[in-house]
Amino acid sequence: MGPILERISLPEDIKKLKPGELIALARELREYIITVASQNGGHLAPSLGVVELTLALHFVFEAPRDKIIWDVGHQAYAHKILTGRKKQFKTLRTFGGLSGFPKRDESPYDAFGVGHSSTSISAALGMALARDLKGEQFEVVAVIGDGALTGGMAFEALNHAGHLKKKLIVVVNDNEMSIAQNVGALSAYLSRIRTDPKYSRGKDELEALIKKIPHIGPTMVKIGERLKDSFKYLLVPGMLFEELGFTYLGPIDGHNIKEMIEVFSRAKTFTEPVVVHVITKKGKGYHLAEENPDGFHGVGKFYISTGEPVEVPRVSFTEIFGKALVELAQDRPEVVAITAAMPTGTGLNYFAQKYPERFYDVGIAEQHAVTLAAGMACEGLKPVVAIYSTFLQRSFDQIIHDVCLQNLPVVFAIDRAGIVGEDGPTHHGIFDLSYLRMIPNLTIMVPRNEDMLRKMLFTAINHPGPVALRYPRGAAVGVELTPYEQLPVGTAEVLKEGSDGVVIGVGRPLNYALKAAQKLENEGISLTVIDARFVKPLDYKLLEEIGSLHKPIITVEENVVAGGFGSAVNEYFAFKGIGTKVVNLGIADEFPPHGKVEEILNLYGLTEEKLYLKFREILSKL
Ligand SMILES: Cc1ncc(C[n+]2csc(CCOP(=O)(O)OP(=O)(O)O)c2C)c(N)n1
Ligand SMILES: CC(=O)[C@@H](O)[C@H](O)COP(=O)(O)O
Ligand SMILES: [Mg+2]
Repeated sequence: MGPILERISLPEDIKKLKPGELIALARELREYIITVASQNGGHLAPSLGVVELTLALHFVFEAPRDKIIWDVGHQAYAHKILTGRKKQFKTLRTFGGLSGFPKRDESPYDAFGVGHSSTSISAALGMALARDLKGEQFEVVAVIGDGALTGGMAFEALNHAGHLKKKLIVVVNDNEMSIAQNVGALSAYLSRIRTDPKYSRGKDELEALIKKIPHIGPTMVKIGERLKDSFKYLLVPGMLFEELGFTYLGPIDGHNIKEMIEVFSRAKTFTEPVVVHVITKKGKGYHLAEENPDGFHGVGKFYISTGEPVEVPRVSFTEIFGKALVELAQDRPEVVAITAAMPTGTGLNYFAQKYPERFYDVGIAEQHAVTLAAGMACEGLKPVVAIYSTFLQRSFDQIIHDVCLQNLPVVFAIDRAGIVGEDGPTHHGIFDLSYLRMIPNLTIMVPRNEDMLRKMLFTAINHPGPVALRYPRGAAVGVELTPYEQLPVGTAEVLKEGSDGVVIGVGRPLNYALKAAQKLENEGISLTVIDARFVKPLDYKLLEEIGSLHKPIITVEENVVAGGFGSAVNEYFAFKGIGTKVVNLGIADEFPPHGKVEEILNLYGLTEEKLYLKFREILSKL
């Protein structure tokens, strides 16, 4: 840790530093962030890009009295280090250690818990309204990236804030990147402001230029006014924000601490909403990340000298999905693919490469993605919407109202379903079986391995109505891939026969359950193990068969028990008056912490060892 950083614990410590020391501190912060991220993994490029911005914010504002809300919050590593967590930062994203995102219960300096994009301006406006209602005095600053600004919620908040004219500062961190290259008209607008030399002049100079436009007589004055406005619109940067009721300051260099301190100090003097447009470089200060900000957006452990991962990643469910979709779309021109700003994360990068004209990246706009798909399906296309389970929560109503109510043939490819690991409670995909199962017309499949994933994708693409398949983050199981196959909807598969009880489940934990059952077989306890494969519709015939055995039935899933697969089984038995004993195993009614996937699965009894002990306990009680 560098000599200046050694002396720093809290924001007040940086307020005493001279400009040169601040620049040196930025360098030391980068070294520390790179070191820890190389050992723990994390969001390296986003955090490297805002080191100077963070220093300027904490130099000018008085956190925690002033509220700084980080949008997504993946870029808040310097913020955490400078707000009393310098030593703890080494525990970043480890079980029991610091979260990778700001969390209210982790620090008073974390004004708002984040992880999902585009929430910062709404939360900031809420805090500003509370402040004014209570007659208190403090600044509220939302720091939102150009990617997060493509999220509709951000515009809902800008619209409201600009109307209310409350004192509020929105810092737009513009680095031209979402995870991948940023997309959309707004991104193009910001880059015009960023790159066009005429915008480098001060607004007053531009105003003077506009005022020089000669008046051309009273009847033409109106046109002159409109001409002036359109020139102003054209020439003055940030007019979009000014039209929304914000004063626009910028664009300014997001790596120039001195300039940002001046502009933030000026922004503090405004009594109405202000946007400060800051230009940064994602990955700044680590050349491999600067050259490849997408690749270094989120990293596992890596070698600093080469940027190479320490653990070579095995084939993932995502990769299997992405490559299968390319194969299946070969002879199906109606198949199109949609991502909400996560082409690589969802594996749609393969599809985008092969069929660019049938690939759509809508920005961080999951609601729009789903209803866009609905519109496409109305016109005979077969849209595959690939969205992480946790982010699909954003489009719950669109799934119900725009897709399933109209029974439209949309395929939901739900990645990161189940425990995701180090991203923690904001990112675990543990609710989708519950929030989807209640929706009429929707078919839900859960593959236990990558071979079944391919068969389910094939089945989904040929399915006449709305259909979802959900699969976990990370390495696939490692089974052989066999030919595509149309699965009869609502049919389960018996993996192992036994006479003492039945384990029936879905997804990744079934692999551990099968191994646990095989271990118990050697101890004289013989369990049937069934892969339900479908959460909706269930294999009702098979359920009635196992229900009539009057043997213990254990359900297993990587979803909250509440409303999940096990609940569906319970409901069916209750509906049919089958009184057999059912034990539901899954995620308890809580938000699982961050940590390694195995650590969290172990916490909820979903590892092979824990399932073995649980099965033995249940069977021995009989
Ligand atoms: C609702 C939602 N969708 C998707 C994501 C995944 N995600 C995390 S960061 C990010 C890109 C953010 O871009 P930007 O706001 O510009 O921040 P930068 O990484 O460039 O600093 C995305 C899409 C998310 N966190 N939340
Ligand atoms: C911050 C954010 O929401 C994304 O970067 C997310 O962390 C990506 O998750 P994966 O690493 O599973 O793609
Ligand atoms: Mg960005």
